[in-house]
Amino acid sequence: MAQYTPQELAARLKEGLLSFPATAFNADQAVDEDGVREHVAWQSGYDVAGLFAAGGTGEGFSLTLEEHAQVVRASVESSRAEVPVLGSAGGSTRQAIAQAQASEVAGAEGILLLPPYLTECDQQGLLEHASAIIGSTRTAVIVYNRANAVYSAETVAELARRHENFIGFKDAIGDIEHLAKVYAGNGDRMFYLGGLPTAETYALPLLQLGMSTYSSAMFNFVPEFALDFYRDVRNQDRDSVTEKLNRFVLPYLDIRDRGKGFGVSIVKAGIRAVGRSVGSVRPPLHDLSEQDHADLIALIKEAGISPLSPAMMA
Ligand SMILES: O=C([O-])C(=O)C[C@H](O)[C@@H](O)C(=O)[O-]
Repeated sequence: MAQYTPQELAARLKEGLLSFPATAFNADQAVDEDGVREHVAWQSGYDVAGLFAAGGTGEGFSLTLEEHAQVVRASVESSRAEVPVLGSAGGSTRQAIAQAQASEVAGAEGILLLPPYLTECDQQGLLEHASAIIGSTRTAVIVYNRANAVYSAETVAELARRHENFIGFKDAIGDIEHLAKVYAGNGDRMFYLGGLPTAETYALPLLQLGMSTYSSAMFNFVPEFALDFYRDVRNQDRDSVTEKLNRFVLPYLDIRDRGKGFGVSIVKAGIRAVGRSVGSVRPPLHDLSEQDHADLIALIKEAGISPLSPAMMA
């Protein structure tokens, strides 16, 4: 059962770094539940504000309904008690309701609402879709502004008026005018998080647009670096942010951009690079080439950010 009210959860999530654990798969690409538990336990040992199971980096889009519930439950059960776990919901309205409710039953503190699948939609349809899902759970819901789910400031306001458990807006579009309107129209009624691929890249400028936090995919394999980066952003320490962008984040983007979908594949490669493993990605993604992987290992070493301290590897 959820430990936080939606409002308590929002207050916690907005003031710390967030991350999306990769989902562990076996060699035959079945969900590796022990691997999921081990990875989440390790990740939640750090000072992270919340973890989102079966999200984008967690390849939620490749999981069956049963696997989704299994991953969310295993994540909830293996996270350190202080670190809340949220699930995800996506696809058709009915599928998303099933996933939201399965996440609630599994003990998740809320969900990230992923875009519906394939079709285009306008604000009227999107409002009713999101409203039905938010209304189907007592736990907190954060909408993901991405792909075919672009929520206008008015739609966000209407969802907030209808549902107390609607607490957050995550953006992966990066349209500054749109973000200014959403923030200006909704202010502190909710919190805002950055979710563009490799969110560190945009974190400092987006802070000025009301995004007090972001979801760090690289936290999966260089958690200490990701936390230091977040601290620099919140301190508005431009010099330190720029130094870290140059030392690791920007060269990392060069490797990430060598393949479509590498935003996820490179995270699993990074986890391998620091001596841990959650297996390979599932199709339609594919793993990095040997050369890409070697380049990533070299970059992590050069940047001096491998999380190798024995206490952290325990
Ligand atoms: O589920 C997702 O879309 C994400 O995992 C978002 C990523 O964490 C994104 O913010 C990133 O790559 O840093």
